[in-house]
Amino acid sequence: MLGKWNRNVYHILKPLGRGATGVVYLADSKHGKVALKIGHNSMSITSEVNVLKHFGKVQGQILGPSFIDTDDCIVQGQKHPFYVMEYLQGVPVFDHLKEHGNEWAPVFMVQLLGDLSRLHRAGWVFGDLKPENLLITGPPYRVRWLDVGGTTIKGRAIKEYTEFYDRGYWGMGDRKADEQYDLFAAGMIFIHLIEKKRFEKGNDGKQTLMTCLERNEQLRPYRHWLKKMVQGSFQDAEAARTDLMKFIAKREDRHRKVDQSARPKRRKKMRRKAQKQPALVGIVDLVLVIAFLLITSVLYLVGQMI
Ligand SMILES: Nc1ncnc2c1ncn2[C@@H]1O[C@H](COP(=O)(O)OP(=O)(O)OP(=O)(O)O)[C@@H](O)[C@H]1O
Repeated sequence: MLGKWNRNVYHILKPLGRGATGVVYLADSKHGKVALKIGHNSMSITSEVNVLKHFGKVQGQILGPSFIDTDDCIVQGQKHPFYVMEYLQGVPVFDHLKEHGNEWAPVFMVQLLGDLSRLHRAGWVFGDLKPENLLITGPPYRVRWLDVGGTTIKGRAIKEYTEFYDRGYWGMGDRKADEQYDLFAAGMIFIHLIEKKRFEKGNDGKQTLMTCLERNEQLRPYRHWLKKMVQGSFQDAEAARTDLMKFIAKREDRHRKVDQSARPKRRKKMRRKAQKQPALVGIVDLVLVIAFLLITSVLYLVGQMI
């Protein structure tokens, strides 16, 4: 495939996925493997390109795939807009947790909150945050986000959302692009990662969520943090990140203490067991000796009687 204006050549290898605004392909290029999105209309492609270009400038941090090129191509006589971005080779977040365990959920959440904090400071809100838009690359494992189509300038109305992660749907706020909108979605992602399924809102969305946090044993330890996430109590993503990190550190510390206090106890117990054993052996021996003496004396008496 040849770009009409920039004359860059791309060899399409396979489709990676299909979104609302176009189809994403894996392609070979002079930059190596890239992801190439061919769109249906140039408006949406231009808007996604603008966001990607912006992401590239956010403190030089890796926020989403980096932008490479944008152009038009002619397919069967029809002009199609496309853009090229870094190919993120990774696995869906659920697959990672299935293989490596749920302990990774808070780790990825800390990473995600760091990225959100940088994005928010640059004046943007991600909007359509959901597990399908996250990919785990590595090792070293790192959460990366895809699909920047929903990214909105702060203060505007949210462009794209998915009900389960949408504050408005749960009746817990509006659809204005603010930091807490993304934090609500991040909290819901955490719940979904642990619960493993999306669930119905019921009559009272807030109550359903609170019940879920109390009921699920793996979520319960995080319930105070999660409540703050979904109720919009954190001032920003950095505050949410710091709070979660503190909680993880405390938990680790508690586990270490429990481990340490368990070890000497185990040793003491073993020692006690070791002390008990000779005594036990002694009793058994004594019983055996007495039984032996009894039997021999009975036999002796019987012998005398005969
Ligand atoms: N940079 C990339 N690297 C690797 N895979 C990608 C990349 N960008 C997109 N994909 C794959 O292509 C799929 C489609 O991506 P796209 O961003 O167009 O839409 P979506 O997130 O699926 O849907 P929608 O835009 O409708 O919300 C993704 O789910 C992902 O599997």
